[in-house]
Amino acid sequence: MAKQYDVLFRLLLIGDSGVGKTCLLCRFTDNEFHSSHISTIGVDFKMKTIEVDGIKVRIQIWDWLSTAGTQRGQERYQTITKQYYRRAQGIFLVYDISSERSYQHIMKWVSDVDEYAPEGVQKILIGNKADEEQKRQVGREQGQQLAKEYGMDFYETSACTNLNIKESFTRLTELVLQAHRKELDGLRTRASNELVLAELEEDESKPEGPVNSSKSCWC
Ligand SMILES: Nc1nc2c(ncn2[C@@H]2O[C@H](COP(=O)(O)OP(=O)(O)OP(=O)(O)O)[C@@H](O)[C@H]2O)c(=O)[nH]1
Repeated sequence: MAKQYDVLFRLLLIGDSGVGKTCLLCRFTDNEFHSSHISTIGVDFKMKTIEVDGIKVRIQIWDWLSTAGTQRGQERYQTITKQYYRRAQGIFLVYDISSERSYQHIMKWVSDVDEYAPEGVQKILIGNKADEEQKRQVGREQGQQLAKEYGMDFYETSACTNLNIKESFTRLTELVLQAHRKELDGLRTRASNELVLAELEEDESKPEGPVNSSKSCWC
């Protein structure tokens, strides 16, 4: 039987509640968009396989639980956060271009990444809801400037109009592949094997905490 993928790894979506993380995920994996907002109370992930540079990459993309995001500093938050960030290879830091507050909070999310994510994790800054031009509070240059400060790539996206969704997911995938070039070179010489980065298992159980299965695709 043909190999289904060469590499398996984990990406995370983080950012304030309501910035559109679940919608970005649903748009990328299922090409769906829903206008209602039901907060993700638990943690959920979706899988998608894409091909980059001739490599079949199966990505497991995790959607952050917003309830924990309001409880920084609490023990429960730290426990859940640690489990969530554990073994991530790539992270999307998402704000909403119509919310200055969500943009300001990116620095808090970056400090969480610094504290909890594995060293060498790849990051991309996303300014979502780019279709909401008349409600814009954060200029594109502000996004570019912040990304530059943190040494990240930057995309303005819209889960609603499908702007830059494939591009941003593909770019983060490329960055992760580049960061694991050595292991990948090994993979090419062992053509029949697949590379499972950081011991990630496809059927891995989700972290502790309340899991809201109804939010798997309710953007
Ligand atoms: N106009 C517009 N609305 C969007 C876009 N992405 C998400 N939304 C809307 O923003 C609201 C919140 O989207 P979610 O994807 O649920 O946000 P979230 O970041 O997952 O929120 P939590 O689960 O609370 O963390 C919903 O009403 C979406 O329809 C976008 O690109 N454009």
